[in-house]
Amino acid sequence: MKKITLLGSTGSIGQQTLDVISEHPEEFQLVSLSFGGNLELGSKAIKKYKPKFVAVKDKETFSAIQELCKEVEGVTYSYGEEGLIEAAVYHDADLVVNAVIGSVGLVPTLKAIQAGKTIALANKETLVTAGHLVMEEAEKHGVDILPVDSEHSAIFQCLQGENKKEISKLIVTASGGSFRDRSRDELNDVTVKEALHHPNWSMGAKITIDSATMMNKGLEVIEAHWLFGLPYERIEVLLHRQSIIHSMVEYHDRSVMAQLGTPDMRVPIQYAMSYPGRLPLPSASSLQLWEIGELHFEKADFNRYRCLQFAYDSGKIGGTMPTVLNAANEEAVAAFLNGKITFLQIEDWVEKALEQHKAVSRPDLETIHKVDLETRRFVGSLLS
Ligand SMILES: NC(=O)C1=CN([C@@H]2O[C@H](COP(=O)(O)OP(=O)(O)OC[C@H]3O[C@@H](n4cnc5c(N)ncnc54)[C@H](OP(=O)(O)O)[C@@H]3O)[C@@H](O)[C@H]2O)C=CC1
Ligand SMILES: CC(=O)[C@@H](O)[C@H](O)COP(=O)(O)O
Ligand SMILES: [Mn+2]
Repeated sequence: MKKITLLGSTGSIGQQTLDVISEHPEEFQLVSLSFGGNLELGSKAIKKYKPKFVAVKDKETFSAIQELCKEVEGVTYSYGEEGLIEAAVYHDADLVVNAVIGSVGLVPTLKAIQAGKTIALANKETLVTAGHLVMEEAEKHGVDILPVDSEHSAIFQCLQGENKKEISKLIVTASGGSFRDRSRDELNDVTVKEALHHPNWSMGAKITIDSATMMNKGLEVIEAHWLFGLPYERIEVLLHRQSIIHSMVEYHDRSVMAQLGTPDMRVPIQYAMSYPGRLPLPSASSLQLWEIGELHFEKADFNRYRCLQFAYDSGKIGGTMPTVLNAANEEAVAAFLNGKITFLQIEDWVEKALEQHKAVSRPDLETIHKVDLETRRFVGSLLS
C-alpha cells in the first residue's frame, strides 16, 4: 500500500489522481491533501477519502472547510504557504503528487524532497523556475522525480531499460493548441472562451492558454532538459495534432521509441504512482489506430509560436532567465483570463520581461523568489 499526498486535489490533475486512487483502493491510500478555495470538491474528497491532513489556501477557506467536514474525525487542518508545506512533508506519506498550478509548487516540492518523499510531478512550473535546485536536492536526498506530464511520462517510458548515454535526441510532440488552424493575423481578437477550447485535452485554464500560445511546449522543453539531463539542442518539438504519440526518443543507432495512447491523463498519473510497475486501468479507452487512420506531423514554426522561441532562448541562457519567463507568463495568462489584456499581449508581456532582465547564474532560492516577485511587479506595471 502506497500512502499518498496530493497537492492541488481540486484541479484537473488532482481530480484524475483521485480517480486513480479510487480505481485501486488496495494499492493507494490518500493520507494528506491540499486545495486552494474550491470548497465543494475539497469537502467531497475529505468525506470520501478521509485524509489525516488537509491544507487550504487561506484562513477563510480553513474555517469554512472545517465547518463543512465536521463529521469527519481525526483530520488536522492548516492553511497558507506553511500549510501547503506541512501537507507536502506529511510524515506518513511515501509519495507526493504535486498537481498545484504555478511556481507556488516550488517550495513544497523542495521540502518534500528533503523529507525523502518520492515526487510525482505534474507542476512543471517548479522545474522551469528552479530546475537546478530541484534536481540537485533530489540527487542529494536520493529521491525520484517521476514525471506526470504526458510528454515526459512518454519519454520516461521510452527510456526504461535503455542507456541514457545512447540517446541522440528527445522529440516532444505538441498538439498546436486551440488556435493551430489560425494564422497570426487571425489571433488579434480571439476570446478567452475560444482560447479555452483545447482540441484534444480537457485541462485547467492556465495550461490550456499555455497550450494555445505554445508556451506549454516551451515550458515542457525546459522541464525535459531538467528531468532527462539533455542540452536544448537535443530536444526537438514536433507538431502532432492528434496527441496520440505522446513523445519519442531517438537513440544513436537512429532507432526511435515512441509511447502512444488515447489522450487520457490518468494513464501517466497512474504510471508515476505505480512505478516501477504498471496497474490495470480498464476504464481508459483502448487505442484503435485503424479508427484514427492517419497520424499527422508538422515542423514547429518558431515565428508563428513566439513563446516557444522565448522558452528555448531562456532555457539556453539559464540561471534566472527561465524564472522570469515563467513568472511573466503566469501573470500575463492571469491577466488574459481576467479580460485585462488580449491574447497576443501575453507574448508581448513575456518578451518585455525577458528583455529587461539580466540573468543571474546559479541562483539560490532567495534569488529565485526575488526575481519572481520583481518580474510580477514589472509585468503588473505594464497594465498602468
Ligand atoms: N491538466 C492537465 O491535463 C495537465 C496539467 N499539467 C500541469 O499540472 C499542474 C496542474 O494543472 P491543472 O490540474 O490543469 O490545474 P488546475 O487549475 O485545474 O488546478 C490547480 C490546483 O491547484 C490549486 N491551487 C491553485 N492556486 C493555489 C495556491 N496559490 N495555493 C494552493 N493551491 C492552489 C487549485 O485549488 P482550487 O481550485 O481549489 O483553488 C487546484 O487544486 C500545472 O502545472 C499544469 O501545467 C501537466 C500536464 C497535463
Ligand atoms: C496533457 C498534457 O500533458 C498537456 O501538457 C498537453 O500536452 C497539452 O497539449 P499541447 O501543449 O501539446 O497542446
Ligand atoms: Mn504536457
